[in-house]
Parts: sequence; C-alpha cells; structure tokens
Amino acid sequence: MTTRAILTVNSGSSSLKLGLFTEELETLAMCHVDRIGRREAAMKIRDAAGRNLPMPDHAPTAFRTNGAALRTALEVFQTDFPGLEVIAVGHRVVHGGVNHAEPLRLTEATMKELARLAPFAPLHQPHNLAGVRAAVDTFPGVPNIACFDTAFHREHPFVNDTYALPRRYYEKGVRRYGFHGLSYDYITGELARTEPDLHEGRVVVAHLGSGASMCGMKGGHPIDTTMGFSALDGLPMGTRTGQIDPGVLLYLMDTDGLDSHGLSELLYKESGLQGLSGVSNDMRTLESSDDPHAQEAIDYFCFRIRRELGGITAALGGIDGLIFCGGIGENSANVRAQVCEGMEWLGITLDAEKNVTHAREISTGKTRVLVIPTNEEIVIARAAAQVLKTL
Ligand SMILES: Nc1ncnc2c1ncn2[C@@H]1O[C@H](COP(=O)(O)OP(=O)(O)O)[C@@H](O)[C@H]1O
Ligand SMILES: CC(=O)OP(=O)(O)O
Ligand SMILES: [Mg+2]
Repeated sequence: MTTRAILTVNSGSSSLKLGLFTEELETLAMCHVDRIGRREAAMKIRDAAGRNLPMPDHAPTAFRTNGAALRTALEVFQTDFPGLEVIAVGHRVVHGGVNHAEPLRLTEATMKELARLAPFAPLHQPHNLAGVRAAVDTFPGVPNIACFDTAFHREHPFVNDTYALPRRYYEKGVRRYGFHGLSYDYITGELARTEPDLHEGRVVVAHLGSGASMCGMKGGHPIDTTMGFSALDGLPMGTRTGQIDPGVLLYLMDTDGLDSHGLSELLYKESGLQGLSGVSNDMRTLESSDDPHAQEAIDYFCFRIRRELGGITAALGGIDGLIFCGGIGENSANVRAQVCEGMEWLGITLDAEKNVTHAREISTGKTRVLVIPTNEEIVIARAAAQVLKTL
C-alpha cells in the first residue's frame, strides 16, 4: 500500500516544523524540533491524534541541525507510513521580495532569485533554501513549492509599505514587507470559519514566538504590521533587537567600528531577550530564572507589545479582538497577563483563571481576547496542493 503525501517544511529562528498531509489535506503527522541548533534541542513527532510516535534510537545530535532533523523525521514517517510517497514538498520561505506574493513552484532560476534576498532575512532565508536543496536531493523530481511569509501583507496601504526615504529606494525594494504572513493567513481563516463577526471587525494578532510580530486587520485584510523591511523591526525577539533608533547604529559604526557584518551579528543574534537578560533567548528559561535581568527582559518584551497594541489599534480605528499565537502567545499565561494588564481602556479585561488554563477565550471585557494555536503547516500544504493541481 502506498500513502501519497504532501510534506511541509518550516524553519523558524529557533525551531523546525515538518508536516505530513494527505492529498485531501488531512494531517498524518507533525514533527517539531525545538531549540534547534542548541545542545538542548528536542524533537517530537506526533500522529494526527497528537500521540507521540516512537523515535529511532539515534544519538541526540540526530536533530540538532535542519538537515539531520529532516532525515530523522523522514525515517520515522517511513516507518509509520510504509510505502510513503511524497508527491510535493511545500516550504515556508520567509522572503518573497517585491515579485512574489503567490505560492511558487521552485526552479533553479527562482531559487537564485530568492537567494539574492538572503541579506534581507539572514536568520531564515538561507535555512529555508537549504531545506529546498535537501528536499531536491531526497525526493528527486518531486515539485518544491515556496509559500512566502511576506505575501499576506502585500495589500497593506502605501503608508505602511514605505519609509520616508527618497522615492528611488522604494522602487529598489526598500519597503515594509512584514513577515509571519502564513501564521496571519491561518488565524484570519480560522476567524472566518469560527468567529465570522469578529473576522469582519478590527483584530490585532500577536504572533509571539522566537521571532515575534503583530498585525492589525480589518475584515481579514492587513492594515499594519510591526515588522518591516527585515524581520528585525518591531517587537524585541529571542535574539533580535526589534525597533531601534537608527542613530544608535550610526553611533556604533563610528565608536565601535562595527561594519555591516558586526551590526548584523549584534542586531540578529546577540540582542533581544538574550542580550537584555544575559540569561537566555528562550521565554521558558527566563520565566523560571530568578536573575532580575531575566524579569527585566520579559518586562521590556511586554512593554513593547503594549505600545504596539496601542499603535495598531489607532491604525485600525479601534479594536474588537486580540489574538495570541506562537510559542509564547499560546503557552505563556504570564506574558498574556502582563500584556493585558491595565488595558481596560481598550475594552480588554482578562479572566485570570481562563488565562492560566490556556482557554480559547480568555477575556471578560467587550474586546474579545482569544488564544488560537497557529498552524503555518496547513497553510503551506493547502498552497502546495493548489499549485500541484496546476502542474
Ligand atoms: N510553555 C511555555 N511557556 C512559555 N514560553 C514558551 C512555552 N513553550 C514555548 N515557549 C516559548 O516559545 C518560543 C518559541 O516559539 P516558536 O513559535 O516555536 O518559535 P519560532 O519562532 O522558532 O517558530 C520560545 O521563546 C519558547 O520559550
Ligand atoms: C520571520 C520570523 O521571525 O520567523 P520566526 O518567528 O519563525 O523566527
Ligand atoms: Mg515561527
């Protein structure tokens, strides 16, 4: 018996998520590698019912890198689904640039074009494309389909698409692209399906993971988002600064002699929760630490979310719903409570008990606050299935 399946590959800044779906888009299995690239990396593979599948007896290094994790997960998938035939691989590709808003079948030429966008998203784009290369080698002849994190935002208004630089830079592609679009796409789809009234209203989605951003939507259409040209802007993240006065960069270039490489290392890899706390980039570790700098880093994270919440609400002309998703948004009752504290002026009041138990709806005020686990994998699988039909 063969099982024809669509495989999805999603490399985040701290995680790798793989999904296996039937052609009818039913979930077969999900693989999640947490803290990828670190000693504490952990891999879980679950079947459609959420049961853990037995792991092979490998050394723990078998999933510390994206390539090794992909091979290990495939071994498990092949054991559990004998005769597995992967008919398409869908990839989350973080940056589609100006030209790509629609899912795309990858070719050598499009891969080259996307590789040129790597400096715009150095934590992601190279890993995303390495995932495509690994899939090309593993599944010769099978179509690889890219789905772009930037795509969801392409229709946001010009004032949120540009910087106040001379016009020629906009024409050259210096724009506010925005990211986490697959996650926003999923959340807006879920709202349309389960909360049609809220979907029609003014909604702020806080995607809080290792990378973090927020998006304001009206009737499901993007209006504003906190990330911009790169995945550095907006909220502080695991190792990224978030919004920073460009004057600081000019100062560091002059005083510390930092060039673009040095700045890139500082801004992408040494800052954010990691830089501020000196303890960890991981919210779980910070929450269980008694180092006062760990709490200060959490305070800064929540403060910036609150500020952006006010700003995006202004851009939307009010707020009907706030949605939390992503590793932190879905799992940290502390962060949700700290973000929502004193937000009654926005109609936001949390039900403390529902918040602690991670209920779907955690508010009592007129602005509804929901926790909706995101699922970028199914968005990628749907797009891959759509593209497959056209081939
Ligand atoms: N139970 C938890 N409590 C608090 N934070 C959590 C919990 N589970 C996961 N997280 C945090 O979620 C973040 C990773 O989110 P995720 O969305 O998986 O990351 P990525 O951006 O790599 O996709 C980490 O900071 C991690 O500590
Ligand atoms: C764009 C981005 O920051 O992605 P992630 O949250 O997966 O790191
Ligand atoms: Mg992510």
